[in-house]
Amino acid sequence: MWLRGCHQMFPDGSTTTVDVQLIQGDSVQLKVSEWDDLPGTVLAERSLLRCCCRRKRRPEVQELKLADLLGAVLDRETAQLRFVHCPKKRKSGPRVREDVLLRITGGPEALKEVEAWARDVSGQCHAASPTPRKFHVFINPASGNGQAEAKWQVARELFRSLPWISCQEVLTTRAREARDVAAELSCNSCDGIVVVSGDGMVHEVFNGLASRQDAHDALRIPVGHIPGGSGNAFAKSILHAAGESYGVLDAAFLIAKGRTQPLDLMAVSQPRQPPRTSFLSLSGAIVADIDLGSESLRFLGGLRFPVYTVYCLLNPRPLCAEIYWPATASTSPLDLSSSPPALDQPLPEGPWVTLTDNFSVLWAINMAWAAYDVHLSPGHAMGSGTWHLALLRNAGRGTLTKFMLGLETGSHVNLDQTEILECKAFRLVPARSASNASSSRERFSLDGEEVPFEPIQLWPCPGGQVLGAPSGEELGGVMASL
Ligand SMILES: Nc1ncnc2c1ncn2[C@@H]1O[C@H](COP(=O)(O)OP(=O)(O)OP(=O)(O)O)[C@@H](O)[C@H]1O
Repeated sequence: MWLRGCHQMFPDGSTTTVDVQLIQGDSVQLKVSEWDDLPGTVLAERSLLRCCCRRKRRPEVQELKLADLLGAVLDRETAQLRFVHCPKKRKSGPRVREDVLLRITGGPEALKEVEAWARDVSGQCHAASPTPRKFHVFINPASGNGQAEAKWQVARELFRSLPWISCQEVLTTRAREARDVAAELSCNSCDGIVVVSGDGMVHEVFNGLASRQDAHDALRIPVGHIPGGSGNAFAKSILHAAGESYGVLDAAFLIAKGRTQPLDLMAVSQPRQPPRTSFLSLSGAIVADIDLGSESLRFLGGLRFPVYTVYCLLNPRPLCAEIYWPATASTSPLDLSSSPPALDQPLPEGPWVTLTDNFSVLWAINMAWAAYDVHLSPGHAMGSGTWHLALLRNAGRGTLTKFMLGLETGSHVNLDQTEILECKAFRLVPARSASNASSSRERFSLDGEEVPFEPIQLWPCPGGQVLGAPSGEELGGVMASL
């Protein structure tokens, strides 16, 4: 179907008259009207929208791929049709907002025709026609270097252009507020939760959902992350797996695309502590030291980590501990879907693998990135059913330094001393050091939050959902590259 009477509007105020055509299931074409000598437009196979402009200074063919479009939205009052368009300028570069605006002439009949056409295009930008989606958004003004509100404006502007998305915003005023709200949310009135903060608030949201009587249903609400904190491992892991850059618009774009993926969660037990849920990581030794000890340098933003890392490398304190995890023998009678065993009880019948040693690094992780610049477990997909244990035992300062320096690129996995083990559950029993001097640095960091330096057990529990996922095609690419 051709749409006639469309005028493409440019930022300088000029317009070009174009005809627009949706070629079903494949592409949309914008063609300059009265272009008599055009011998027919040849569309590349993956081209979804082509725009041919007569003006020399405009590109003659402009291609808007479906993968870069979030929809075509008609404003009946102004008779404007907006293509919400966020292309990448370079293949692996960040997305930029470059909407294409058409002014439609003609009466109500023409607008009706355009509206149906736009709905068709929007449907093709997503897996199915977009249905109304209500997001609950938590913005933490105290996270990272205090820029979360400004970052949210970028995402909000994008979501506002898509009439099927509505947002209820909560600017948090205290710690644990997101947890408390998530524990009370009506599951029926919320299609997704968006966190504009760091991983600490994502942890709070999953804990709020998991604490409910109807946790099984509540955890079906997908959770998305716009990086507003300092570490932002969750956002980075989602974006990297989807082939997106690490950025605010990129994260908002992926959320608006509306795809979801499963996430493994762990029930966490410790003596005399209320149950918790972990979505990201557990660390001890130098890593917990850096994560928690660097809190006092929060005013440095992301820089607090490298600065404190240097201090910890000069004064390393290994963790002496025992770790138990189920062997992957297929004959194992162990049923991990049953409730976790009490910590003061022996482990259920195994077989279990046991490791006792001095760990210079002990880091359990549920996804590929442990922070936006820490590629701890390259290729580790969310929802794979396993956590990875990254270990470095009895390492000298040299090896430890190489390990820490390799984390950004993931090259630490190439060190002979690095061990990356897969496990579906584990119990960790730390030994306290006799010296008082080290006790202040005997810490565990669970999803970036301090928990007592006591035995701790992580056991699979009903999983969560992530708002934002690779498209089927990109998922295939990721799987192929593993
Ligand atoms: N208005 C507020 N004032 C003070 N603290 C808040 C407020 N709102 C939320 N918080 C708390 O701020 C803490 C830090 O947030 P969060 O962990 O998300 O950011 P971050 O520490 O900067 O990032 P990351 O965890 O990725 O390093 C959370 O524990 C949260 O409960």
